[in-house]
Amino acid sequence: TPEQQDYSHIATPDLIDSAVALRSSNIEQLTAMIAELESRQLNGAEVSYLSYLQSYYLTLQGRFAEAESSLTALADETRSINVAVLVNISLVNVYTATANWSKGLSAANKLTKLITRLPESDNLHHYSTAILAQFFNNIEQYELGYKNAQKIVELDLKGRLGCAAGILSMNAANNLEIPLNDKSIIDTTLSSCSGMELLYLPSKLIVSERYLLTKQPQLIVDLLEPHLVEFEGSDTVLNFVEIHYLLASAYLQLNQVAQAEAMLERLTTLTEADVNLAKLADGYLLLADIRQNQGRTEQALSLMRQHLQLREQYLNKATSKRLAYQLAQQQISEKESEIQALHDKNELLKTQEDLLEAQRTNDRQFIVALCITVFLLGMFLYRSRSIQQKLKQLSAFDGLTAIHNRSQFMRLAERALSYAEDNKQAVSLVLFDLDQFQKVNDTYGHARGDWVLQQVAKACQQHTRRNDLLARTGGEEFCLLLLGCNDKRAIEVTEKFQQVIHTIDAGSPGFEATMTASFGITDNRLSGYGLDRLLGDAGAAVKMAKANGRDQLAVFAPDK
Ligand SMILES: Nc1nc2c(ncn2[C@@H]2O[C@H](COP(=O)(O)OP(=O)(O)OP(=O)(O)O)[C@@H](O)[C@H]2O)c(=O)[nH]1
Repeated sequence: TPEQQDYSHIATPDLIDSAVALRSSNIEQLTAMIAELESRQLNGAEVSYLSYLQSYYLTLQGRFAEAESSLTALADETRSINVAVLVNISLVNVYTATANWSKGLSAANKLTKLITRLPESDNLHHYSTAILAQFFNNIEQYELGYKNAQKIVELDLKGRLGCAAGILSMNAANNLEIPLNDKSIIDTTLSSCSGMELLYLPSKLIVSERYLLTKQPQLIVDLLEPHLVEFEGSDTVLNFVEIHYLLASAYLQLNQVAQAEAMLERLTTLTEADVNLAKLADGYLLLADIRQNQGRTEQALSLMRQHLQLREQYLNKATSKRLAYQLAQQQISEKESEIQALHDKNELLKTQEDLLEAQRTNDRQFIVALCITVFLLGMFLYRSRSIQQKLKQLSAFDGLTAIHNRSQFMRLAERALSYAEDNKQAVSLVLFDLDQFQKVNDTYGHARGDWVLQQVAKACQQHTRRNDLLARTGGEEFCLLLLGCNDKRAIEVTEKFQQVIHTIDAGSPGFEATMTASFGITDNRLSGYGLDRLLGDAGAAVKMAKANGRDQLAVFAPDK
């Protein structure tokens, strides 16, 4: 008894493995193992396995509603892929047992997805595939049944799975009337199923169906007749419909009507069937046909009526399966179109994102371009301003001496004179011209002449004030406008100029050539505030100084 079995020495993982392995074959041991596991301290994954075994146990007891709720809860919470697969296998079986096809399909779909996460070589992977093949065959979706079954057939497995693969594949192929390499697949299936207590007869039944399809009735009789004895006096209905229907059909093909009649009479003791309702209905039809031929019309009619009833039952069941399948397909295709819609939306979002990104890149590029433009513009403005300043400087200053040139002097002097006139300020103007300058050029060269001009400007500038305006107004002619000064200071400054010019030696080393200049002076009292007049009068005074022997100053004398 289970109570006497002692599992206390077995490690929990091993105990779980054994329980899972024997779950369908030994219910007493399973009960004891579950009891042992319930008494132990388990980790998260082990708790998952125990819940699965408890749920499985409920299915064995036919407590499908309880099993379903604990299995669905476990499906949601387990983190073990193996437990999730086992749970969905059980759910597929629970929904098959309760003919809940749409839920069965959704569990089958989950299982299909889950097994892709199992290694291809995993036994659980193969077992799940067989469960799927069986489920799809069961709901008469034989293409899917065949596809799944073929996956395991191709693995060429030995044992239970190899046998199951052959049965499932041939079952689907028979219903699809797919041509098979009959000899090879029949031999393989029969040999892999021989010795399998529960599967040997089903394998023979499925092979017999193949023989019926290929019209080889004697082979059916040879294969199945020895098994008839198992059904004598037995109340089991498992395989009962199939064996009697197949033998009856074979006998009819062999023209052995009496044997066929015997088979069909036994078959029609059944008025319902869980699995093979279609074959049971067809059995009634075959017998009705025989009775009709025997002239037992009333019996034939009654059998026909029963046939139609069973046929209707079968069609109802088949229709509910087909409807469930269509519904599930529709839900899948809805989900797929939802996924497609999401995908499309994603693409759209991605495109928008790309556009935005492009926009952002453009913006960034634009900003960079703008920055560069601003920078270049700044550079340009800065440069052009400095060029302008340089140009202005060029136009304002004498290139050789770096003091104001004539045009700048005229502009500034006009403004200053007008200011002075307005404010009744005194102004004086000194014009001076270097003496015998041509001789410097001629004797010491033009470059020496330039140097002399630069020295004169430099020396004179050192003796001017901030408000004085010194300029080179001609080749060797300079001009000084003194603001707020009377002629007394003008004479003082002129004498200072005379002195510093004397210190400039135009000659080359060893040849002394002291520079001199002739100065003409005037002021606002003599010449007014008009620039032209001031310049003219000062010029006249210069001429006077030159005429008087040079190297001297002359104050403008209006009378002369
Ligand atoms: N080296 C040099 N010579 C210049 C420059 N501008 C004018 N001259 C020269 O200055 C000389 C002026 O000569 P003139 O007008 O005859 O006068 P001067 O020789 O000074 O004689 P007086 O004025 O009568 O004393 C000319 O030979 C011009 O070539 C200049 O920028 N550099």
